[in-house]
Amino acid sequence: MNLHTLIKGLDIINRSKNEIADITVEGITDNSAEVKSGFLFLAIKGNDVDGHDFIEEAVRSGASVVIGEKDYTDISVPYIQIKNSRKVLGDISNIFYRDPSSKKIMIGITGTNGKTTTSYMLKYILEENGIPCSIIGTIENIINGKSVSSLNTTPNSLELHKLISSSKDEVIIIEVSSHGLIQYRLEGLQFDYCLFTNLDHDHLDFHGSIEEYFRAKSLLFGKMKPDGQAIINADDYWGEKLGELLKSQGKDTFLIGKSDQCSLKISEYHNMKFNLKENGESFKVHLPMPGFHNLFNTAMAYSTARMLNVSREHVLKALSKFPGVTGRFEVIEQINGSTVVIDYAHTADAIFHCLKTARDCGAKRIIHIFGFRGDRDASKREEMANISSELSDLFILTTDDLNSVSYDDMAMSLQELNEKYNNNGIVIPDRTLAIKQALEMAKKGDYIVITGKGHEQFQQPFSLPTHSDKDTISFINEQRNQKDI
Ligand SMILES: CC(=O)N[C@H]1[C@@H](OP(=O)(O)OP(=O)(O)OC[C@H]2O[C@@H](n3ccc(=O)[nH]c3=O)[C@H](O)[C@@H]2O)O[C@H](CO)[C@@H](O)[C@@H]1O[C@H](C)C(=O)N[C@@H](C)C(=O)N[C@H](CCC(=O)O)C(=O)O
Ligand SMILES: Nc1ncnc2c1ncn2[C@@H]1O[C@H](COP(=O)(O)OP(=O)(O)OP(=O)(O)O)[C@@H](O)[C@H]1O
Repeated sequence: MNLHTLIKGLDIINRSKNEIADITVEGITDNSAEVKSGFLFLAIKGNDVDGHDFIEEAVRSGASVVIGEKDYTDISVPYIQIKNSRKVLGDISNIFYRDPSSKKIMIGITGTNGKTTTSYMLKYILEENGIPCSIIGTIENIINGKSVSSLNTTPNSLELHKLISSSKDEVIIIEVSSHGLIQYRLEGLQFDYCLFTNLDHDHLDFHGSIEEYFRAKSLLFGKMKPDGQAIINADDYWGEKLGELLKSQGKDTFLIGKSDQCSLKISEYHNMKFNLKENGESFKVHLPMPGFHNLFNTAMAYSTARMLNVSREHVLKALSKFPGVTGRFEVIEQINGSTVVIDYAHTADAIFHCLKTARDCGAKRIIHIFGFRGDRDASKREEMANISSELSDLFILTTDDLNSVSYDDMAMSLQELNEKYNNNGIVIPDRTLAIKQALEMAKKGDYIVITGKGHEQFQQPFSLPTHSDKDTISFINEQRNQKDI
């Protein structure tokens, strides 16, 4: 694509005198390692390193033009200085990939918890009804039926544009993180449906306050197409606020919740069944996954599918067959009659729902294994431990992803936290040994609930030669079987 076309709408601060008229841009990247001949390299000042330090490398690799924020003169190819590289990456990706979101039914789902679950439910309903869907989210990106595991919940704007333009699917479902919104990863995209699940204490190390976290999440709703539709969980405190805000801005806002003001009203939750009231008509829905929280995820997926013209009967039929989501209240029955649950809960609210669900499922005793991520919001740890100590019979504190924190430092933090609870819990820093201990303790009717990692692989090795919570359960069970033989 011609460089002029690409930079036409940009707010340019400065450009080097080199002639740019005839430059054809063969590709775009913000990663010097991916530059090929004729590429445009966009320098981003990142959290870890500064892309401007890689400009020379990019030029050596064949970049024919460079865009960046810094005043940079010592360069042999044209250099264009702009104000905000992350935003410009979205703007030019959108032009380069010819506005791909305008050609798709775009669904963005944001909120602290429930994005992945709602995405998979919705994808399942739509595909059961002949509407192919792409998913871009925490577990994986699925495009044209092919899955590739993902690094981020929301990839950067270049990757997003690439994925959408390569998709032949009619609908694109994107899990939208607050980091993604703040870092302009959604720049250039427009959405037909924007969903808000809930807001809970998380990522406050990054956002500073819950109000700022909310402000970040609400940025998604500024990206709706002119006839776009907001779908909001109004039972959530912040959801209610968002609903009011959007209505005051004249945006088409569909509320879900227990109050009479909601367009889809939820009531009478009992024994895996609940009531929905839509357009004055009430009907029963069988919950496709256990837990009160999944009622909201189900209602969100239900209403979005209905807006895409799938009949009620067909939505309910698909929901009744929904196979669940990896690492979200994933149940593994044990031979001795105890039950293991693997769940991705890593906020206090998610832990509350997960432990409450285990109890509702009939758990006699709950042994809860969990930890905390290194380098991530430490201010939520006490809240998580509070909930666990209230709702479980025994909690075992263990290691989650360490990131840059050392194993010993994390073990010490776990110990300190446990002391606050009069050493009522147990600290077993080795995650695999924590799971082994719980399996040995559990009797018929007990639930072992392991939260935090869900579908993910371990970031660091532990004593047992396993790579995930699920893998660890299988390994221990196999070892036990061999002993029995
Ligand atoms: C702290 C953070 O948010 N970092 C994200 C950010 O990285 P960054 O742009 O600051 O990257 P950087 O490594 O400093 O590099 C700066 C620039 O130099 C370039 N570079 C770098 C090295 C080199 O050799 N050459 C080169 O050109 C890089 O390509 C980049 O353009 O932008 C990248 C692209 O979008 C993200 O992959 C990366 O996510 C990291 C891996 C991460 O862990 N992020 C977490 C906090 C996150 O974003 N989480 C949310 C979900 C949260 C939740 O709800 O649970 C998510 O959406 O995943
Ligand atoms: N609507 C909800 N309200 C509260 N907790 C929920 C809800 N839905 C799911 N959870 C809990 O949060 C965990 C993560 O769910 P899910 O993966 O669907 O959320 P997510 O928003 O995609 O999370 P992440 O941003 O961390 O990827 C679940 O395993 C469950 O414990």
